[in-house]
Amino acid sequence: MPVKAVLTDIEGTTSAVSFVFDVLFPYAQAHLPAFVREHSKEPAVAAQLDAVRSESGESGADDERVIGILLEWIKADRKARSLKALQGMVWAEGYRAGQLKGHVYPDAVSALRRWHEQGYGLYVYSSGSIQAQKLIFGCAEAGDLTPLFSGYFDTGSGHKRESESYIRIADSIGLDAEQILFLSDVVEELDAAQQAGMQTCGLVRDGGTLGRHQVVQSFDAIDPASY
Ligand SMILES: CSCCC(=O)C(=O)COP(=O)(O)O
Ligand SMILES: [Mg+2]
Repeated sequence: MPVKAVLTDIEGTTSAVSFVFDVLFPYAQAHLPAFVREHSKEPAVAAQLDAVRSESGESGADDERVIGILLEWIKADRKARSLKALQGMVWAEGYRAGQLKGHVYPDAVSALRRWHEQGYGLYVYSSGSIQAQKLIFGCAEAGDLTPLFSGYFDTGSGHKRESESYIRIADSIGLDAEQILFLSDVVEELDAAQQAGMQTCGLVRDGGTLGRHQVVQSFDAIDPASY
């Protein structure tokens, strides 16, 4: 069955790891404490703070302790859904203020535009919250890329290293897994997607290999029609 859709990771795939680690995470580290203090009573924020209390096992933690836990989690690159939701809210303020611009590699921008024109469905799967995904593509250096995408998936669909997540995503897209090409820079994610039946292509921007998956250094070398 031919490929009809492309599902892509963000960090290390469409976008530089350094943008996430050197720009987004430090921004969250700097602005999250004030954001929590200012908005902790708002239901959407309060729900995430409670989720942090529950996930950390510190049910009695006051807001200042929750801030401390969140800062530790940012340093450890913990993929907790509550942290990712709060980071998305903090980054939204940075994008709105023009302090952040989403990095998307030029070759990824061109390929996504070309594939969209060719009729492929384009989807994102990232540990970053769906809000954060829409921001990185919506406020990209190359302009608003969100019209190219038909859907976004975060860890609400399951962890990226578990094959069940990819089965759920294929169901939600409405295609057989084998009709979907998954792009990532992480071998465990490619393994999980392949186990679910998806086609895979690994991005190795600096060269190298990713297990036994086909790898490319740039989106220029990917042709979904060749799968
Ligand atoms: C959606 S941009 C923020 C990136 C982020 O928070 C993250 O955890 C990246 O995870 P990915 O699954 O895209 O490697
Ligand atoms: Mg990645």
